[in-house]
Amino acid sequence: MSKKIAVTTPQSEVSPRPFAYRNRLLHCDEADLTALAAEHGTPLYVYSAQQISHRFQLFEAAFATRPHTICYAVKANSSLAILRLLGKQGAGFDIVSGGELKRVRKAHKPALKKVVFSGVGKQLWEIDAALEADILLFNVESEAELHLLAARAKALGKTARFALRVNPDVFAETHPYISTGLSEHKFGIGIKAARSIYRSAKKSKWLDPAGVSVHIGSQIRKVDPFAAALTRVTSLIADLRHDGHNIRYVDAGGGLGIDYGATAFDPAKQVAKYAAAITKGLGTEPANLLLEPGRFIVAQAGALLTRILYIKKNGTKTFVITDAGINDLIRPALYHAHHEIIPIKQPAGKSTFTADVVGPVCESGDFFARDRILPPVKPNDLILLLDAGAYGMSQTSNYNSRPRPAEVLIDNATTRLIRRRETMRDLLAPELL
Ligand SMILES: Cc1ncc(COP(=O)(O)O)c(C=O)c1O
Ligand SMILES: N[C@@H](CCCC[NH3+])C(=O)O
Repeated sequence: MSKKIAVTTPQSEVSPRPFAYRNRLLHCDEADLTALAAEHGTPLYVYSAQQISHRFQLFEAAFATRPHTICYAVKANSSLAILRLLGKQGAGFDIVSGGELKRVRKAHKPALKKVVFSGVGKQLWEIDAALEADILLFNVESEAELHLLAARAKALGKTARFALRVNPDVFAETHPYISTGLSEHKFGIGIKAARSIYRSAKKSKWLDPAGVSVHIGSQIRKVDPFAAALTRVTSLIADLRHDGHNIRYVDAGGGLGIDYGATAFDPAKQVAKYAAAITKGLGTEPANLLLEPGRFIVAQAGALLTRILYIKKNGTKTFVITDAGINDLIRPALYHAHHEIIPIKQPAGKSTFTADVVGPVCESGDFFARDRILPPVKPNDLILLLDAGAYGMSQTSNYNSRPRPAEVLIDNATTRLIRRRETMRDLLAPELL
């Protein structure tokens, strides 16, 4: 399906993105993207620190009236510099591995006490590391995991604060690969089974049943499913308190979606609607609220800058071949995700052509856009794939022995390389002949 692209400017009146033309050249805040490409090469991930902070502060403001901690979902973008930026503003973190715990420790150690640990397959060493770090909360996803957590807490002489991640069986309209709140999904524990598991956990002095958590999926635009899921969680919390558990935390997960299109999108209104839905779901049951947004904080603050290598025709189709590929940004291939594509030089006229924008990787699935209407572009031109700040760099790979891109963070007039481009030496280093 072809989609119109924003050929004049990606900025609407309420701009959700930090990218705009100045003197016909695309900038990220103050930084000229042509100059960045010349200095750092392409493909290059570019992020605006201001936009990331702004999104985080929108969340803070929307929940200001109740006790809460925003635990940014590290998986969305796990760059150390971005974690540090958020940590310094008071963010906690939602992690899903020992590796992500290590990143938080390195980026902003004081945030360890605001870490929640999710994931269906926590390993013994990861549980141990999190216990040693004295994280805020384990979001436990199975009875077997709870037994292991109790055993490790006992072995290390620690008390493990935990929440069961319950599966509320709520449908959230999103891509099936990123929907998690139905009983057919691997995530969480059926909400009906939860009460008896809390009861048996109470017998262990190494376990502290401190909360209940839920996460129904990602890129969810309608907020009603969040309210529905939390209503079920709130009723469980009432039951658990009745059973004598000291439940202090309710973790509402992440999942708030953004608009990947060219239309105006007001993040402040979106987060306000989301906060209203969460508040409705929580009712009058008091608890410290934990939130795990990822995409909403970083997606639109970032973009992938890439250079056109070739333009070719096969039959009736035209292909724009870029130096970025599926290994640099997998979202279009994996979820048929739409990313706006804009040229770095603002087009003078209104002429367009239709093409597939594809990468150099040896897969037919290596595409960024199909039958996209584009302004005139030619080989060696730079183009920008918008809204790539979340699940972009964090889902890269070395497929086809391609080094990962570099990343730069722009903070007003300052541009900082926050990850150098990988080299072939980096790629070959772990291999043994
Ligand atoms: C447990 C958990 N928390 C938070 C998130 C972050 O989701 P999002 O980036 O959609 O806010 C995810 C990803 O879906 C997740 O699995
Ligand atoms: N990787 C997905 C989001 C998955 C969220 C993981 N819990 C995306 O790019 O949209």
